[in-house]
Amino acid sequence: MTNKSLIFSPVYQDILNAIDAVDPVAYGSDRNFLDGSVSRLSPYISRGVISTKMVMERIQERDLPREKIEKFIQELAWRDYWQQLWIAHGEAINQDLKKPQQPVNHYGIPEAIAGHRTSIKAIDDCIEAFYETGYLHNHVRMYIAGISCNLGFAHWLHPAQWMYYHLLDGDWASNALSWQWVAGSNSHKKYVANQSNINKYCYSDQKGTFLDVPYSAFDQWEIPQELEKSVKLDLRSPLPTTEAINIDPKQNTLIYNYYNMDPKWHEGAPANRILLLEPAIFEKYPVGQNAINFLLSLRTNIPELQVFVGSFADLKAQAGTSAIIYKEHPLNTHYTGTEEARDWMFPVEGAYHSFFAFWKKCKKTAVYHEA
Ligand SMILES: Cc1cc2nc3c(=O)[nH]c(=O)nc-3n(C[C@H](O)[C@H](O)[C@H](O)COP(=O)(O)OP(=O)(O)OC[C@H]3O[C@@H](n4cnc5c(N)ncnc54)[C@H](O)[C@@H]3O)c2cc1C
Repeated sequence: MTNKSLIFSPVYQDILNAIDAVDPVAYGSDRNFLDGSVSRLSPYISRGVISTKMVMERIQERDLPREKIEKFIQELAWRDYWQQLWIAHGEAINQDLKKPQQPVNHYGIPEAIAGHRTSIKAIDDCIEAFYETGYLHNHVRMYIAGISCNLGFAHWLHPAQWMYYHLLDGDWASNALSWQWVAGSNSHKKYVANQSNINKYCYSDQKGTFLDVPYSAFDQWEIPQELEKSVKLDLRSPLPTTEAINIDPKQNTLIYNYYNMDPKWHEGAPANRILLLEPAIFEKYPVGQNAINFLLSLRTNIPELQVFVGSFADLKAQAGTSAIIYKEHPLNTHYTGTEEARDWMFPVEGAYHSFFAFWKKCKKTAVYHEA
């Protein structure tokens, strides 16, 4: 059931085709199953190649009944919701946001998770495939986070960093805040699933595992032997070597980065186009080789994009009198120049206390009603 041959084409037309291939109606009922109608668009959205708004509008153009596509639109809105929280809270999302996670026994990751040896076959297979594809189904992300934090009593941060490192769609807001949501530091209730739930959604039929218990067993839980060992991983970003860049001071300098690889941004305008990879950012939020390779593959859509590995200050010094333009993002707050807005699905800003409070507000906007 796992798909090790999953690959993500960097070609823009293939990405548009992938949006058109989404079945948002089937998604409403089968998305939680491992083979459900999930879109696999997240690597492109996370890297800023396409926006949630663009996906929503393209899906809406099909004139399907609004209530039948609502689930898909709502899931897209989760990403905007988490991003708004990141903007509002900044680095505070790197700590327990609403209340302390409890109990916490260690600050590593269960070795069995990282080594795909939990003894839960469906999960182990998915983690093994994940190392190759850089993609995990949402339900499996939840299972992994629940096992790590709520049954292995790991603090959420290091396992979240591990997942972010290997994901092609790493988005620190969706990642950190979803881990916190599962671990109960950003939600009312911790998320746990037992073996029969995993069997149902992953089409396995395993019995006799440490998860083969009724839900009531989770109330008085002791760490099972399989999850006892914890490791701290040395996560380092294999950044490429920097290129000697050419900047024409008479033209603007457009900054692309890990969260902005948008080929339509100022498309066709004369400009210096620089993919800025700042070691300090990647030290704080490390990503692995697959994620870097995927990022670099997306250069194919942006002609004459030059790669600069260094700090923003160093780039600015090289840019001289060229005017710098960049897109707004919580990791760009130290940039200077002209900041341009990102695309959002709805004109709803700020830190709502729950997704559903945010979503209620989105549904009241003219954008939702005109669609
Ligand atoms: C522990 C955990 C960690 C996660 N880490 C990340 C991450 O680093 N990067 C990331 O992009 N998503 C993350 N997610 C959210 C979600 O799992 C992925 O966005 C989704 O699985 C991507 O696959 P897809 O494109 O096939 O999604 P689909 O189910 O097809 O959904 C369509 C789009 O809606 C958005 N979306 C759907 N579900 C969510 C959600 N729960 N939260 C936010 N946006 C959502 C995504 O943009 C996604 O591409 C995480 C979820 C969990 C539980």
